[in-house]
Amino acid sequence: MFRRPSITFRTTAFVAVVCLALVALDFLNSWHSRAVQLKQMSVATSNLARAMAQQADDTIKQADTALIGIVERIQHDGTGPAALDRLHRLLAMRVNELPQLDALHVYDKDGNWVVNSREEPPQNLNNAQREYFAFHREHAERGPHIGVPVRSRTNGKLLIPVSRRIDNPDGSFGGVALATIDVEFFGKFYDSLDIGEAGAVALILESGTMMTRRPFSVEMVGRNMRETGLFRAYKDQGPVGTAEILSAQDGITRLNSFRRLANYPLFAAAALSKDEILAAWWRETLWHTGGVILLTLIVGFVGWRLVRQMELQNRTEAELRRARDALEKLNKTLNTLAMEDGLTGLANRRQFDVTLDNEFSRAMRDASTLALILIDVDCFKQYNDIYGHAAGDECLQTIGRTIASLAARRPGDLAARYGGEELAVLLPKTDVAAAAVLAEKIRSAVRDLEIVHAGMPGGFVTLSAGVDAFSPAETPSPPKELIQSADRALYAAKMAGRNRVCTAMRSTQT
Ligand SMILES: Nc1nc2c(ncn2[C@@H]2O[C@H](COP(=O)(O)OP(=O)(O)OP(=O)(O)O)[C@@H](O)[C@H]2O)c(=O)[nH]1
Repeated sequence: MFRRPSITFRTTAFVAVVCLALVALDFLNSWHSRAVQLKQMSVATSNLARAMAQQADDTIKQADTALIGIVERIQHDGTGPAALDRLHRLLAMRVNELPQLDALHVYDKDGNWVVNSREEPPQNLNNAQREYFAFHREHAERGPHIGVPVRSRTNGKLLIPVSRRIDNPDGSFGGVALATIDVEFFGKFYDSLDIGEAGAVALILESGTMMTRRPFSVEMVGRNMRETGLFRAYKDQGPVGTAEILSAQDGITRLNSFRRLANYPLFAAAALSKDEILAAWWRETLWHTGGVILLTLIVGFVGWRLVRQMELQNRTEAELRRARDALEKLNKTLNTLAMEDGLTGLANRRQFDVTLDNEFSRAMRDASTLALILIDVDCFKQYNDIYGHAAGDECLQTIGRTIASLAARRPGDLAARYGGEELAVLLPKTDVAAAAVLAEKIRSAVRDLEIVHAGMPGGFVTLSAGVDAFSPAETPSPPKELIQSADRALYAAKMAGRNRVCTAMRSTQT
């Protein structure tokens, strides 16, 4: 059967549930904030990558547009001295207009300088060995080519070459038009981006060559990135994507976003350090987790005190209950003691008096008869004298038990020790004749016990009894009248020779 758990158990469980709920809610809340923070940063890196891709696309597009004009002009005007002079001025003008450009160059089919944007070009310069030159010589496509970064032999700068092929009128290879973009131009833009202390950005050729990056390092420019997690993520996810990557170089985990340039085979990548992204979240989490732990401790402590208080109260209540039960028991005993005769176990005089009054009133109300038998042990003084007081007590106890077994059969009957060796039986709704019959039964039963009494003529203990009964409704008189008349009858029995029952009006002798 299901037993309802105790209040202390339920309170403890409630406090534990509240504490757990507090911690769980805080954990869920923190986890959610962390996810939101990472999502926001993912959007931020994605926007950075978009801005970088746009900037790189625009930068290269402007250089490429200049190249288209140069190629068109050479193919139209040729490379005569006058045409080259005009072209030189145009190149210088373009370089002035476009801050990303280091220079514009034109090379013939053998890689020799034809014209460039500089005022005083270096003589006998041949670029036939450069990667971009070899590319155009071997590929007939007329589109732009973004080459691997090179170091300028003129000014030592790191440059990104953007080039286009120049065709002869017959379609054969006629040379290369080249625009060189200063790597530093990208560096300035990248330095303006807010990527934290451990953030990183990079511009990478789709073939895997690093063009430039922040933090800048000369060794990294031109490096093959094909084996890096970033490049693999780009290859897996396509032109736009996001990936969390642990850097093999510095051991920092970064949230990377990458995006391909709209018009050229490069992609821009922006990355923020995960630790930096989550630094603010950690601070906030530590604060409110500390607060929640403190709150949980307070709730737990208050709950613990409450449970202890309840246990204490329960214990006190149990003790009080025990004390009350003991008191009630004691009270009952005292009541019994107060109403019972200690020697015979019959009702004592007090109870007899109270019962007599009650039964008297009842008999008056019911118009019924109330009978009384007064009993006295014959020559009891002598008995004591002969056998001692203790034997006298024992004799009284035996007589008491005998009377109790014969009288007090009906609920209203009461056998009592009236005083000394005198006993009484109160019998409601009983007339004198019935009472006399019972008295006689008692007398004869005691006689039949054959308690030896050397002082008696018969040799045994005997009783004398006086009986009377009357109806208070018919004969208005106080209860003591009944006692007195029964006593008179008892006296008559004694006078008549003892060991007999007398009624108030007449006496019977056995
Ligand atoms: N052992 C004992 N004796 C008691 C007790 N109460 C009364 N008695 C004795 O009972 C005796 C009563 O004696 P009496 O009143 O002279 O009457 P009796 O000797 O019985 O003579 P009759 O009544 O005339 O037959 C006294 O000696 C009391 O001491 C009791 O509780 N125990």
